[in-house]
Amino acid sequence: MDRSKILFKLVDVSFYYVPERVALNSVSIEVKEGESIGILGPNGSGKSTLLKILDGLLFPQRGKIFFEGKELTEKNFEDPSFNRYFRRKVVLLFQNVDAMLFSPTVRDELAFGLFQIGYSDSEIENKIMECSRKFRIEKLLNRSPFQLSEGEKKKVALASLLIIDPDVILLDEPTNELDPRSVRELLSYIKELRTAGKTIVTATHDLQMVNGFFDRIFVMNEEKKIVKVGDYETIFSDREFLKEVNLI
Ligand SMILES: Nc1ncnc2c1ncn2[C@@H]1O[C@H](COP(=O)(O)OP(=O)(O)OP(=O)(O)O)[C@@H](O)[C@H]1O
Repeated sequence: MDRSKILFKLVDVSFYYVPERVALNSVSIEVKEGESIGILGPNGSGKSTLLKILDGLLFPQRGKIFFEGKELTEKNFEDPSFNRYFRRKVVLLFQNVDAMLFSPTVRDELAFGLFQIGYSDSEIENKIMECSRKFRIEKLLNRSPFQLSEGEKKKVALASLLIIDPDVILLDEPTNELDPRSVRELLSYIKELRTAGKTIVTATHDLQMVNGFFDRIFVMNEEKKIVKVGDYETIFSDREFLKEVNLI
């Protein structure tokens, strides 16, 4: 891992789902390899939109986004080798995990990414066993993902992303829907990923997550802008600012 390497660079990025109504407003940021970034902001401030842009699912109408120096455009994703490279490296846990689950069983859901990479059947089985133990979803393997509780779905979705061992993990409200023990386990797992040098970008409202989890925090406001970037102490020492941006 090279902590000085810039992974993502956004230059004056704006995004509109509908004309005239900005959803992400002139965002210029960099994310370095191995960083853990928190995105905080009130409802509708553009956090999910920013994550989808980082994941190459939405493309800005204004400004540019680069990943390892290559611009993320629809055209560049048409190149199968770049597409494969990027999708192997960068994953996004959606806020609404229903959008991510599509296989008949949890086992198939976990196998899908490994199968695409080209692992053998026995390697796939071993990885499924290891991963399902880690996420305590062994008992769900033969169930349909659609018949699970919201928290179970979230664990399955996260496990199916992490099983391919990506380098960059984008998380949209990862602790929502989880019970207290699952939250503790998830947070300790995210810490492990961080220690292992993964780059992690997390949008969250969960103030439990905020202290000690992030190298830097990006604060967004109702104008869909990033209005402050800093470490936990810098951001949370300014109570007036936190009230102003509707975070407390
Ligand atoms: N599919 C869509 N079509 C039109 N507008 C959208 C769509 N998705 C989001 N928006 C709008 O874009 C803006 C940013 O939304 P986004 O979901 O990125 O915010 P967020 O900070 O993730 O919110 P939350 O904390 O509620 O999840 C909001 O004004 C929202 O209404």
